[in-house]
Amino acid sequence: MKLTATELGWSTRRHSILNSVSLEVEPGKVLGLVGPNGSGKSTLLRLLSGILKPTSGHVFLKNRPLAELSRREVAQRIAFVEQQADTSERITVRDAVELGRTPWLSLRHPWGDADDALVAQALKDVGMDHFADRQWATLSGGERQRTHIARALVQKPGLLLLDEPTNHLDVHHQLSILALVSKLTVTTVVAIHDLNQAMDCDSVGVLDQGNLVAIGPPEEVLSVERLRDTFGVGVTHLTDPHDGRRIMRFHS
Ligand SMILES: Nc1ncnc2c1ncn2[C@@H]1O[C@H](COP(=O)(O)OP(=O)(O)OP(=O)(O)O)[C@@H](O)[C@H]1O
Repeated sequence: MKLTATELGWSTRRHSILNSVSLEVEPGKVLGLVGPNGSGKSTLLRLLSGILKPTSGHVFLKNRPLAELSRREVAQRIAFVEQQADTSERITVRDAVELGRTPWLSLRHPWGDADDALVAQALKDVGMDHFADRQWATLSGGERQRTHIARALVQKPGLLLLDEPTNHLDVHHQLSILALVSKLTVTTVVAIHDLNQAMDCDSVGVLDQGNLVAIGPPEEVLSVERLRDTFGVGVTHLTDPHDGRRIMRFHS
């Protein structure tokens, strides 16, 4: 599902938080959003999700204005895993993931075997199948994060929005979640702090004080100059002898 944002802005009464952001993500591609703390990544994701209404500009899904879609249509098309996402306490992991199917259920389309199969597959994909009957309240931060991602997967969205999906995860689960996301055929926008992880996205957008200062192929966008100007760090590019890929090492 193609995603387009045109001159998107959001302000509080006193401050402009996001200024005239325009971008396009082709169907099935992954856009990584990077930028210093407070640069506007979460705000942009919230605008793209429809949770936050823009003070200027528009979001289009498949060329249809997001503002014109019904709540149900938005819920069927967009899955959003927020940074501090929480779920009410007295439910199991499986219950939490099943909630992702809600936008697709109706009297004419009640819960069925296909829904069970989707839930089982998503639990397996995020490595939570052996925890399916555990109470939500007993989960660690990383386990909650993986459960939220499973819920987003069963939603079968056209657009997947992820706000720092790997921040609670150990290195094994970071790699498996990122590999899973890159295998999906869903259009994805992911806010990410690890710039080496951002190199694996199809394109990268850099936010700096609410402005989208660069967008394009990761190796072009994450240049020595950009890292200096936006993040205030120096970088040495190294080649991993294991697979020949470029990695960045940062210095102040
Ligand atoms: N409701 C609000 N009222 C006032 N200021 C806000 C509001 N929401 C966000 N901000 C401010 O807008 C700026 C951008 O916040 P945002 O959470 O989008 O940044 P971010 O790039 O996701 O940051 P981080 O990397 O720390 O998660 C911050 O300075 C934040 O304090």
